[in-house]
Amino acid sequence: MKLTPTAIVGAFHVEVSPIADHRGLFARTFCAETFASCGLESVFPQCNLSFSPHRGTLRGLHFQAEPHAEAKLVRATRGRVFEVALDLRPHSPSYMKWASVELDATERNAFYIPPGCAHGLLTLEDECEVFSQMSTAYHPPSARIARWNDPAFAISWPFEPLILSDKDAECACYRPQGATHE
Ligand SMILES: Cc1cn([C@H]2C[C@H](O)[C@@H](COP(=O)(O)OP(=O)(O)O[C@H]3O[C@H](C)C(=O)[C@H](O)[C@H]3O)O2)c(=O)[nH]c1=O
Repeated sequence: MKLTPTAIVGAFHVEVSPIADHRGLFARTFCAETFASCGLESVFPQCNLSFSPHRGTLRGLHFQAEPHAEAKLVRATRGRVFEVALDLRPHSPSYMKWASVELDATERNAFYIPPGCAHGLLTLEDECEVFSQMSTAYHPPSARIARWNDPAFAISWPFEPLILSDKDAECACYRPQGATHE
């Protein structure tokens, strides 16, 4: 595996090192020791998948508030998706910045997103499936949404989403900590 830092502190592009032979290939996708030695969460008690039949489906940006903030290791198991991590940690050097990775099932790459960051995806083709390993169990009262087109973040999506949930479309824009409320 190869872990490459991104513009978000603590978020990494994870690439596999496939071992090919006459049968096909074998690749390690996760190693707790490697992750722990790099300061990444290494225990994932919950895994999820999402399937989106249509190109242009946007999911996110979602995160859980403390003390249920979760790290995610996300990969496309079918298709290609544009994945975004958004740093919402007020004390982080990359606070309110975003980073993207294109996850491709044929590349078998992944995106590690640390706790305190929101996560979203836009499918780049039909029939996309995304598999996520979560470091914290789902806790609905702690579920939060950051708006995909919030001008405060200015995320450069490859194109306008065609399909998204009402809750993702209608969520309020973010107010940075300490911001005055007009
Ligand atoms: C996350 C989660 C959700 N749910 C239920 C809640 C809803 O009734 C339904 C769909 O949830 P949601 O609309 O949050 O699913 P997506 O919009 O695909 O969001 C997912 O993908 C984006 C990119 C994310 O970052 C989250 O990891 C994840 O929420 O599954 C559960 O039952 N368990 C869970 O762990």
